[in-house]
Amino acid sequence: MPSRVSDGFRSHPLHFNQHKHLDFNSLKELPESHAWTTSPLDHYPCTDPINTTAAAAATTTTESVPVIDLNDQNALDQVGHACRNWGVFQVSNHGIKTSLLHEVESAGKRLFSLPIQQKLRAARSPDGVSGYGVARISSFFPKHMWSEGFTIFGSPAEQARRLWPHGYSNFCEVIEEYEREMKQLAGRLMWLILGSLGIAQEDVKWDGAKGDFTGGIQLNSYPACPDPDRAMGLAAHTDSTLLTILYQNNTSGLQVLREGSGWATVQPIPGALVVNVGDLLHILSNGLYPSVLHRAVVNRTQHRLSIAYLYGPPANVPISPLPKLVGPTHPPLYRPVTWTEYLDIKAKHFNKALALVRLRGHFNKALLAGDDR
Ligand SMILES: C=C1C[C@]23C[C@H]1CC[C@H]2[C@@]12CCC[C@@](C)(C(=O)O1)[C@H]2[C@@H]3C(=O)O
Ligand SMILES: O=C(O)CCC(=O)C(=O)O
Ligand SMILES: [Fe+2]
Repeated sequence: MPSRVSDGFRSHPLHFNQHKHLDFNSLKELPESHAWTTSPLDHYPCTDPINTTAAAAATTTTESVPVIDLNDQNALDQVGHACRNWGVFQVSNHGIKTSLLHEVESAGKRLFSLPIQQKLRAARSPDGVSGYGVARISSFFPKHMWSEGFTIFGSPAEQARRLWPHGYSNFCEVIEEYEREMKQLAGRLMWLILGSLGIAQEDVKWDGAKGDFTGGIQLNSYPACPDPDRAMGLAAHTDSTLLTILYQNNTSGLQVLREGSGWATVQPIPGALVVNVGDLLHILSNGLYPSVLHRAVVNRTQHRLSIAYLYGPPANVPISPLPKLVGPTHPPLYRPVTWTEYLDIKAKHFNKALALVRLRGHFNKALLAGDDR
């Protein structure tokens, strides 16, 4: 399905200083290009009426994201509670072998420890989705993030061959197994989350679905940073997915915004996975389950690696609030939008994308007028 997801980017290629790829490990000081001065949030494009006000004012909180044992008989209720109040939770007993998690982690480490020139051979093209590069959202910020990424949609073979012309098969095998396992788990989690809203599989018709649900992998690497308080690993964003499953190695860095409280650090738990609601599930749930704003901060001593599985619907299926959640007192809040179309809107308007598919026309025009890129 790579062609489908990348369709969303073709009309809005990412032209970003590729020469700004740094050899992070050789730096003893934070370059000005990567210094987010006083607070990383000063550089947040402040035009989204929903997320930004809260984010800019946010401090930190010690509250912790719910941890749910998928074998617990109350898992369904706990998932509903976590999605409504947080938009994110951690899961244990999810059925993914620890050995596979470790294999993907070491495959990621192997990739990011290659010399920069070799990684750039697999650089993501401006209008493509797969490959090595900075986070797509980088172009919305005046400063660079302290991270590198590698995105894989579909077969990893083409990119892997560029990285390791003679030894790419092990990387491909591990990634492909991870894709298969994650796709299954993501489907299970999606029905669990929808189940917590009283939605059964027969309540959902994916009109005109040609393909299958799909997912991609985003490997994120955050090298140790000489000046972590002035740097930003990955700027605050919501995911343009149905849901995202994140594996983080034993180094903390992921923070989620809890409305009314502030940034909460998601403490790594060995073997657990972080599940967050994405923008498309937010739309399906008619806004009942918020797509959580999150970011990654960096630290002085440890290299951090995270692996996100980005799960989405078949590319051509219009996603709109589920009929069962809409009624006279609950009008639909969003217009139908396909994944491809939504990725395109996100690529152009970043944090205003969700507001732009919201049903209230005049409000959207005002938002567009204040576009900040
Ligand atoms: C299917 C997706 C979801 C994308 C775009 C496309 C491929 C890469 C994903 C990410 C991964 C890193 C954070 C993010 C914000 C980014 O910059 O690239 C994500 C973005 C989104 O969730 O919007
Ligand atoms: O590295 C992390 O913890 C967050 C990664 C993330 O948000 C993403 O890949 O979308
Ligand atoms: Fe994310």
